[in-house]
Amino acid sequence: MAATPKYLTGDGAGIKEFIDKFDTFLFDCDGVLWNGDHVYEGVPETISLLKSKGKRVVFVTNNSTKSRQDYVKKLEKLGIPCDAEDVFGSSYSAAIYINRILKLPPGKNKVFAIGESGIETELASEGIPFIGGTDPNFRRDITPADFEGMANGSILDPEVGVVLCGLDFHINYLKLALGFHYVQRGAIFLATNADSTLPMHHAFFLGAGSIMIPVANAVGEQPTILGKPSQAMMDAVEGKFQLDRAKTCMIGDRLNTDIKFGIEGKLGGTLHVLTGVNQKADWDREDAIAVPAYYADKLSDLLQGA
Ligand SMILES: O=C(O)[C@H](O)[C@H](O)COP(=O)(O)O
Ligand SMILES: [Mg+2]
Repeated sequence: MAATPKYLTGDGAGIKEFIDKFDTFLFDCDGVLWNGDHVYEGVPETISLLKSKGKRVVFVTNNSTKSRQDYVKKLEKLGIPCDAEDVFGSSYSAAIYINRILKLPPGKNKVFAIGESGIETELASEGIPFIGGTDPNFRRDITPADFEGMANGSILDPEVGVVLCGLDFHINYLKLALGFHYVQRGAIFLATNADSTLPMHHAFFLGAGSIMIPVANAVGEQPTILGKPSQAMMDAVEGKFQLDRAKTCMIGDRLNTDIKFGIEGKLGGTLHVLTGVNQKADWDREDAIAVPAYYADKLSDLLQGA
């Protein structure tokens, strides 16, 4: 049984001790910093407090819809200045994996992407050719010619060697059918992340993990996940930021991604904030998927450690 998480809210001394324990904080974004475009109160001040104490702050998000550059713009707009170098998203993680780990053979190195512009930008940043994504040719009803062309392979691009599925706000039968046919013909099945829901507008919506299910169900296999809690992502983050894992803390709102990511990555600590997907009852149970080392009502409670 994991140790009982330490509750930080209201305990100024405990918060100061918590902050002093680490030199790097990996921040999840959705549900920790903000809900959609609504930044939680006190978050910008909390990030600047940590930076004023010489702490390194890295944003590690499973949201595949935005590139690192998109995140810099969103963070700055919400009062959290940062560089693209400080952001590590699931689309970037997938692009690194495809380009530097998979090493696809020439002629089979194209990606069929189900997702938004973030996936396209990050694949392009690693020089990976792709089709799909936000291409309007795929945002339409399937036609009889499409069925015929998939069945006989005539409309399938022979260079596609990977199907990469992320969060796609324009999902449809045509894209799912193409993903299924590419995987059936041997393409490697990858997903940016498997989050079941996306916190937005103070409610929950379908997450990337709920978009890829039709393809996974049809092909009868689960994709390799490249976002949290994947340790391929942790290894890439460690390599890029030269982390001292013992002095690194993961701060997140979702147990099966953020907290699991930190625990399996053997980080020095994990902090669960209750503003996003999971609540205390989700880890205060025998069969909890992950139990954090610390928890707080909201991120800005760390301001008590100033
Ligand atoms: O469905 C998704 O892709 C996720 O809910 C989402 O975007 C998670 O982002 P994070 O909490 O990792 O910033
Ligand atoms: Mg989150």
